[in-house]
Amino acid sequence: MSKNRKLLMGTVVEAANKGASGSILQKRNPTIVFVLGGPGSGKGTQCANIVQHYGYTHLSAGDLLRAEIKSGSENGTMIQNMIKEGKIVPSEVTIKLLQRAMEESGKDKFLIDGFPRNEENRAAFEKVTGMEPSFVLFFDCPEEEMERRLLSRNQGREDDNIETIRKRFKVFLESSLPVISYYDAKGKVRKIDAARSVEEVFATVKAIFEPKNEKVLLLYYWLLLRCLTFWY
Ligand SMILES: Nc1ncnc2c1ncn2[C@@H]1O[C@H](COP(=O)(O)OP(=O)(O)O)[C@@H](O)[C@H]1O
Ligand SMILES: Nc1ccn([C@@H]2O[C@H](COP(=O)(O)OP(=O)(O)O)[C@@H](O)[C@H]2O)c(=O)n1
Ligand SMILES: [Mg+2]
Repeated sequence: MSKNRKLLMGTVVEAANKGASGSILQKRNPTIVFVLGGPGSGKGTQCANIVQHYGYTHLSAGDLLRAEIKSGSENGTMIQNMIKEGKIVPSEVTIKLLQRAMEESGKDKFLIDGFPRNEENRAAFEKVTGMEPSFVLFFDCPEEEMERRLLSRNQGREDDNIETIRKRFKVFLESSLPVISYYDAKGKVRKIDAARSVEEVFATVKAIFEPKNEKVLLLYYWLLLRCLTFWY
């Protein structure tokens, strides 16, 4: 058994022994939306818009990992090296950060951005927390466009250089796309053409978050029609 696998199993057993460390969260029965897409597809940008309009709490796995490096944690160097290489950090590290952030927020509607990035992330999250996403937003964008955006992101990120970007694209194709296919087979993926302006992309996102409004409007018209046919 690999070291990562052992760590992961340890977390699962630990969680089960404690009666699942995610139990406080489970009691709150939170709504979870996974936000996926290649590097530079616009996940963070659109999450910020969703937070403003729909009151979700945004948790970016990448931001949590970068904060962990800055905090001087014992895992800091390992995380920094993985990010520089565009590799995916072992699930137990990322899941602990996500769980802690969800619990500390006291909120119950989460956008989980950049997670799960591989099958290990996905399976471990479901096992450890016992939670599944309501749906998955998938920002679909061609590599050339994502590359352009990443090279002009200017956030001083160590992984926004052409060498690491190429590695991240490979990891996305080989490890992250299968996760999207997994949720697609369950009918949970909402695929969005992300190669348009921020405003155009958000218009599509809005339609996904507001389908109830359309249903209410249809019900309203139906009731109006019934009243009219009754009166005349
Ligand atoms: N629809 C868009 N069109 C052009 N640039 C965008 C668009 N969405 C995001 N960007 C820019 O591209 C870069 C990457 O966006 P970001 O939201 O950080 O993507 P991700 O979180 O998927 O890596 C940022 O500089 C952002 O301002
Ligand atoms: N679930 C995750 C998310 C990010 N990461 C690491 O963090 C890096 C940056 O992730 P990010 O989500 O901030 O990157 P973007 O897709 O937003 O550009 C990834 O390339 C991985 O090295 C990870 O290991 N596991
Ligand atoms: Mg991001």
